[in-house]
Amino acid sequence: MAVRAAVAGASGYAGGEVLRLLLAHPEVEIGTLTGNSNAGQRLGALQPHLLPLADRVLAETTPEALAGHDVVFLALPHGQSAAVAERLGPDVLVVDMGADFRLKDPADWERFYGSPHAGTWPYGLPELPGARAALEGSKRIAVPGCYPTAVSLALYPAYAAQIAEPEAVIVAASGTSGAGKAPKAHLLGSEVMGSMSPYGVGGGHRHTPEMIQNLGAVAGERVAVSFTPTLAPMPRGILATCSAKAAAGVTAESVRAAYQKAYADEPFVHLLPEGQWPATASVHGSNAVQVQVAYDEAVGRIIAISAIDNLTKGTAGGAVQSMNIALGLDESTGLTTIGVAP
Ligand SMILES: NC(=O)C1=CN([C@@H]2O[C@H](COP(=O)(O)OP(=O)(O)OC[C@H]3O[C@@H](n4cnc5c(N)ncnc54)[C@H](OP(=O)(O)O)[C@@H]3O)[C@@H](O)[C@H]2O)C=CC1
Ligand SMILES: CC(=O)N[C@@H](CCC(=O)OP(=O)(O)O)C(=O)O
Repeated sequence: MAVRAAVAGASGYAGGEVLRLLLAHPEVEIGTLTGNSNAGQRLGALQPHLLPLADRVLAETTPEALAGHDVVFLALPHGQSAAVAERLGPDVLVVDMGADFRLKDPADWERFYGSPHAGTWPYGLPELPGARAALEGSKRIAVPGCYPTAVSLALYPAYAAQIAEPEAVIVAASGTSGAGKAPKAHLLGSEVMGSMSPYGVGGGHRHTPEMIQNLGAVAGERVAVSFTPTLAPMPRGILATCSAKAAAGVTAESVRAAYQKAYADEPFVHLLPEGQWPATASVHGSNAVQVQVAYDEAVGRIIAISAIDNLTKGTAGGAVQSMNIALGLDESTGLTTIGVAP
C-alpha cells in the first residue's frame, strides 16, 4: 500500500523540491498540499516545473487539512512547525524541514531564533555516527540546515578519526534559493548577479550552534567553529571550505585514510579521487555530496571541501532519505546521485 504524504509549505522552494522528489518516489502517493498567502492558488501557477501536480489547489496550513496522511513534510518558516506538529498525532511521521527541532540546547535555540525552544527530534543526517539507528522507526525527524549538512559531512570524518584539533574555520558559499522564495531586497538580481558578499560574520549565523552540536558529538568534546557564509550568484548549491588544525603526527596518508574509511559504504557521499575538487554544478538536482580532503603541511591544517545542492541533499533529499530510513524502506528509494550539469 502506498505511503500517503502531505506537504505543508508547498508553494516555497523546500516544499517544491520535496514534491519533485516525491513524484519520482515509487512508494509515495502525494496527498494534501498547503500554503499560506498562496492558499487557494493552483500549484501550476507557483511551481510550473511540477507538471503532474499543476491542477492541485493549495489548502490552508491547518492540522485538519494535514490529517489522514502517513507522512507530513513541514516546509514552513522557522518557528511555525511546532504548533502544527503537536496536533498531528503520534502515529504520523512528521518530517520538519525547518529548524525548530534541530538543536538540543534550549539556550542556543533562544539566542539564535529568539523564541521558546520546542524540543529536539532525531536528526536527519543519516551519515553521522548513530543517526541511522535514531531514525529507524521514528515518527519525528528534524532535517538539518543546508550549511550544517555540507559542513558536517566535510569535517566529521576528521573528528571521528581524532586527527583534528577541536577548532574549525569554515567559509561556505550558497546559492540564493537557500534564502527562500519570499521577495527580499538583497536577493534582487541586480544585487546578486556578478557579486559575492559574506553575511552573518563573526559567529552571528544561526547554523553555527548546529555545526558545533554535530561536530562536538563526534569529537566527544566541544568544537569551536568560526563560520562565514557567503551569498553566491547561482540559484542552487553550497560549496563549503572547512579547515581544522591537524593533531600531532598526522600525515596526508592518514587524513585520506580517515575519509576513505568514513565514506567507503555511503550511497550518497562521494570522496573524489585525489586531485579532483568538488563543484556545485556536479550535484545540481542530485542527492550526492562531493567531498575532497587535503593536508596542508605548511600550516598543519586539514582542508576539507564539500559540495551539495542546498535544496536536494541540503533539504528535501535529506528529508526523503531520512523518511525512507524511518519507514524501513531502502534508503536510496526515489533519490538519485545523477546531477544535471551542462
Ligand atoms: N531553501 C533552502 O535551501 C532550505 C530551506 N530550509 C527550510 O525549509 C523551510 C522553508 O524554506 P523555503 O522553502 O526556503 O522558504 P520559502 O519562503 O520558499 O517558502 C516558505 C513556505 O512557507 C509558507 N509560509 C510562509 N509563512 C507562513 C506562516 N506564517 N505559516 C505557515 N506557512 C507559511 C509559504 O507559503 P506562501 O508562499 O503560500 O505564503 C511557503 O510555502 C524553512 O524553515 C527553511 O529554513 C532548510 C534547508 C535549506
Ligand atoms: C543563502 C541563505 O540565505 N541561506 C540561508 C540558509 C538556509 C538553510 O538551510 O537553512 P534553514 O533551514 O536553517 O533555513 C541563511 O543563511 O539563512
